[in-house]
Amino acid sequence: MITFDSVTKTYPGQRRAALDNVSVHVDKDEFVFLVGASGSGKSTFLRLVLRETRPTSGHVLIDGREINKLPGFRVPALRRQIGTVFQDFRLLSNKTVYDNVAFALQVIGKPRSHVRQTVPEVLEMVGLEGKGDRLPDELSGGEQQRVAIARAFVNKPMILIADEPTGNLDPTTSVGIMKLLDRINRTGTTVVMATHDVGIVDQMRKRVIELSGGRVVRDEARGVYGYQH
Ligand SMILES: Nc1ncnc2c1ncn2[C@@H]1O[C@H](COP(=O)(O)OP(=O)(O)OP(=O)(O)O)[C@@H](O)[C@H]1O
Repeated sequence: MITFDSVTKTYPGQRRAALDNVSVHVDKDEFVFLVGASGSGKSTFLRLVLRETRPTSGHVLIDGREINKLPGFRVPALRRQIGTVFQDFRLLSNKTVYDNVAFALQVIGKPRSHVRQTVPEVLEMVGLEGKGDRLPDELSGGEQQRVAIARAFVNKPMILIADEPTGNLDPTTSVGIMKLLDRINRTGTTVVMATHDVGIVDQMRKRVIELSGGRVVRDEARGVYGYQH
C-alpha cells in the first residue's frame, strides 16, 4: 500500500537530510507505529505520503503508483484516499459534530442522501451517537478526537495517517482512541501513526518503525517503543 524506495528528503537550505535513503514497505492490512526522537523525520515521512512535500531522490508509491509523478490536478484525488488525524484535532469550531463529519463528504460532492445515511453510521461507530448537535468545545478532548477520526474515516480511505493522535489525551482516553484506530484498521484501512506514546506502543504490539536522524534504525513486526528520549 505504501512503498518508500530509497527516499531521501533534504529541505531547501538544509545540510542534513530529514530522511536519508529510507526504504520501507507497508502492506494494506498493516498498522504501523512510526517512532523516533523529535526531528528524526516522522512528520517528513507522513508529509511525503500525502505529497505535501516531494522527495529529493527516490520514489514514494501509494497503491502501486509513484505519487510524485502524479500531475497536480490528481493530487486531491490521492488525498481523498488518505484520512488524517492530528494531535490538535483540527475541527471546525463553528460547526456541529454532525456538520464537521458531513463536510468531509460534501466537499467531495457526495449526494445528500449518502451524507444523511453515512454520517450517523460513522458517529455511532466512533461512540458519538446522540452528540451530533454539539459543538466541538462542548466535548471532551477524547470525544473531539473521535469526531476527527469519524471525519477522517467517513470516506473509507485506503490509508489513515495519525500524527500524535493521543498527544493531548490522558492514558485512559488514549486507550479508547487506540481501540478505535485498531477497529478502523480491521476494516481494511492501512494505519500509520507517528507517536511518542510509550504506553500505547508497548501495549498494542504492532509493527514499529524507528527513525533516527532520518534513517530507519529499527523495523520490528510486534515491537515496543524501545528507545529512551
Ligand atoms: N519545512 C522544513 N524546512 C526545513 N527543515 C525542515 C522542515 N521540516 C522539517 N525540517 C527538518 O527536518 C528534520 C526532520 O523533521 P520532522 O518534522 O520530520 O521530524 P519529526 O520526527 O516529525 O519531529 P517531531 O517528533 O518533533 O514532530 C528536522 O531536522 C527538521 O528541523
